[in-house]
Amino acid sequence: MKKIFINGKWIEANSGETRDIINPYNQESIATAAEGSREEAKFAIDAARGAFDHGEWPHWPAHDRGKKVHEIAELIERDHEELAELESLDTGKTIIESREDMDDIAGVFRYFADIADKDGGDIIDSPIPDSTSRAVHEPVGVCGQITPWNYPLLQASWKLAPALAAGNTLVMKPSEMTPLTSIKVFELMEESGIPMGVVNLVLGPGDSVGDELSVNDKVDLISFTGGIETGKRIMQAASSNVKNVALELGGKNPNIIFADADFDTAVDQAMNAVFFHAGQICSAGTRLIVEESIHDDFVNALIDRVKDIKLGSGFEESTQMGPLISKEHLAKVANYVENGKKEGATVAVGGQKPDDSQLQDGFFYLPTVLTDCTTDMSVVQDEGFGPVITVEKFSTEEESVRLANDSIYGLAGGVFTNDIAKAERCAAKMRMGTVWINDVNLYFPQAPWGGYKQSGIGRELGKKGLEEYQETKHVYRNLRPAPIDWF
Ligand SMILES: NC(=O)c1ccc[n+]([C@@H]2O[C@H](COP(=O)([O-])OP(=O)(O)OC[C@H]3O[C@@H](n4cnc5c(N)ncnc54)[C@H](O)[C@@H]3O)[C@@H](O)[C@H]2O)c1
Ligand SMILES: C[N+](C)(C)CC=O
Repeated sequence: MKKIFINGKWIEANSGETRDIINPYNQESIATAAEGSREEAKFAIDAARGAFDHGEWPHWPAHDRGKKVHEIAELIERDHEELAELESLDTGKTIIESREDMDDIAGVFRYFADIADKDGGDIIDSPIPDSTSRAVHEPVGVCGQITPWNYPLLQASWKLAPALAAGNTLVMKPSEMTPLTSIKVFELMEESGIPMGVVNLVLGPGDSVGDELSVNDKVDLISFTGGIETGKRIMQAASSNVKNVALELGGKNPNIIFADADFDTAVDQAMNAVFFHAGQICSAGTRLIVEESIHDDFVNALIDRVKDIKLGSGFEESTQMGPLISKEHLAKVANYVENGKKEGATVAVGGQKPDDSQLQDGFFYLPTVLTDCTTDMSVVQDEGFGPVITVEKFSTEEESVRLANDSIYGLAGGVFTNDIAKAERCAAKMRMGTVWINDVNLYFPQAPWGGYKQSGIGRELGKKGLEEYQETKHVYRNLRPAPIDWF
């Protein structure tokens, strides 16, 4: 039984409730996890509050906190293969992708460990004679952290590492569907000897455990990664005590392909953009915007290659794309495509579940290309979060950017061209947190990540990712105190 971690102890849910964790490749149960509730969430928040208000952790020198975060990275590196296997079992993603995720995760812990003590604040040139003035960083306090199922441990690492480096205490709630790697990393943090109550893990549903983290007055910051509707609910709940709110939400990410782009590279990257992890990526390039003069050739080349994508178990070397996460999500993706068809989109390839008898136990959907798409269609505007790409046409540079920006989202986008001035002009006008030029889906710890518009609030990774977990305090000192005789 996988348990909940509160104040240094592993416990079951008081209600005795449990949840089966399902492998999306074959629907087999891979673990049983304690199903926490508001009760465990409150208990964990109290533990984190106590560790922040009365514990030593927030007062450790930043250098020592950095060393502890490095130790956690070392343990993750030691158990890299076990973590990668757990992630693939839980999510269905290929083991190669999971191994890359684990490299990235260790790198994130190392990055925040390294920068923990690199910014001691600012000396301010005070305008008042005989005074000093400085701005210092302090931890925000108790952090609630809620993560999604698509990159379970990667998204957790973007929250855990900076929160710890900055001296906060925390309660994390992973997705109820994919908690296994988060549980393992909490075991590793325990092994690292992190003080009791600093890190707490509550398993369970969003509308009870997640809501408690968002609404509870003892929490100072809620950091959420997930869907836009949940993000809106969390923002409302967080208003109860005017918490700090950090939201990493969805995306409907355009990829602009100009006729002068390297054709084969652009076709290849258009596929990587959307079919990696079966399109279950916030920044998946699900919206292809292709210059009219190459549109037909581009679509034909794409279809030829998409037909050959190999679906299967993430543990088989030949597999290129795994299943979707759940039966409900499969139905949602199928329904999204059906809506597109009703609106006039043409299924150029895919558009259904695979016939292959080997794949019938898993939640598979064929890689799908929808052509004849226009900006007003729901398939072009909504985040499908599956292996489905829509194709639109443009004829001028100005039109390409206008189409790309015609969205409530603003997470990421790509532009493919060999004219670098044109690429930079487009990048400057694209209203997104990340723009890739001649590439897709790249992220690394040094660069900030987050969304414009309804894709979120705040930034993870980079220096900004640490600042999200810091308060700034101005300390002013009068060097010649004396009565001012005002009253
Ligand atoms: N911007 C990013 O960096 C980023 C990264 C990964 C995923 N995402 C987004 O995540 C979404 C997919 O993840 P998902 O389906 O797990 O999202 P989701 O919003 O359904 O769930 C995310 C988490 O929120 C919890 N939750 C659900 N209801 C809640 C509530 N009322 N209060 C508090 N917590 C609640 C869930 O239990 C889960 O842990 C996509 O929209 C994707 O784009 C964004
Ligand atoms: C942020 N990223 C790209 C790692 C995963 C999004 O779902």
